[in-house]
Amino acid sequence: MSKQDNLEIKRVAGVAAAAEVQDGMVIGLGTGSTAHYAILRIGERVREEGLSVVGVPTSYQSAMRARAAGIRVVDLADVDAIDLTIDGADQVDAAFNLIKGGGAAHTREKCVAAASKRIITVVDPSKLSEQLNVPVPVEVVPYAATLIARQVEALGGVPVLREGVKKDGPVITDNGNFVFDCDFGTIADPAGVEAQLNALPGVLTCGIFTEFAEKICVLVGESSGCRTLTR
Ligand SMILES: O=C[C@H](O)[C@H](O)[C@H](O)COP(=O)(O)O
Repeated sequence: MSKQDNLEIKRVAGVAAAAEVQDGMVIGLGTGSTAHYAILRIGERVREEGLSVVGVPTSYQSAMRARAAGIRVVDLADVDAIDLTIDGADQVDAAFNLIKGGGAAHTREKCVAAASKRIITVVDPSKLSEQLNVPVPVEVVPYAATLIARQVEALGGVPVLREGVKKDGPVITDNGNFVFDCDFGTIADPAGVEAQLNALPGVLTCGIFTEFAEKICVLVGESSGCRTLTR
């Protein structure tokens, strides 16, 4: 599939998710190339339909894109709850466990997911997998990075420090930390690996999301339209 076709599929999913937004809602705004299309479409609806919503961004990227789209943005601290979050994923398994953090935004995304009543996960079909098997992003405090790399290896993972693009050295997250992409092969027990990683001193958050399956609906963009997966 060409890059252009893949972007079109992501657009289909993002636009379909934006159609679920209703007047008065507090909306969690995800990070990445698929959530981007939902943000653009919500902005259009604000301008064209006079839709009144506030957005809670999950990153500097989504905050900047939301403001540019004309969506009013507030902090997580300013809301009691989030009605609906629209966010992407790097992988979704059959039980709706997710791997997130390809854009290093998974810590804020997990906070926003935890505060959300409903989550729409927008993906292209390449993200669907029976079991999780792509490397797990783990955000770590720089002070503890070397120690954590050894501990990830002891858990059976292969950690690779994420390097910047157009920036020498490690990626620095929106929270000022490093990210290891940790390859565990096929993950038979996502909740167990998530708990083990999150328990390491100096780990802020790992990109395995297992606790939100009950409130997730997955929208899969396809060239023929959009497919909805529910559990
Ligand atoms: O950190 C980034 C996020 O978790 C993204 O939602 C995830 O990487 C998917 O991004 P995309 O829709 O660009 O594939």
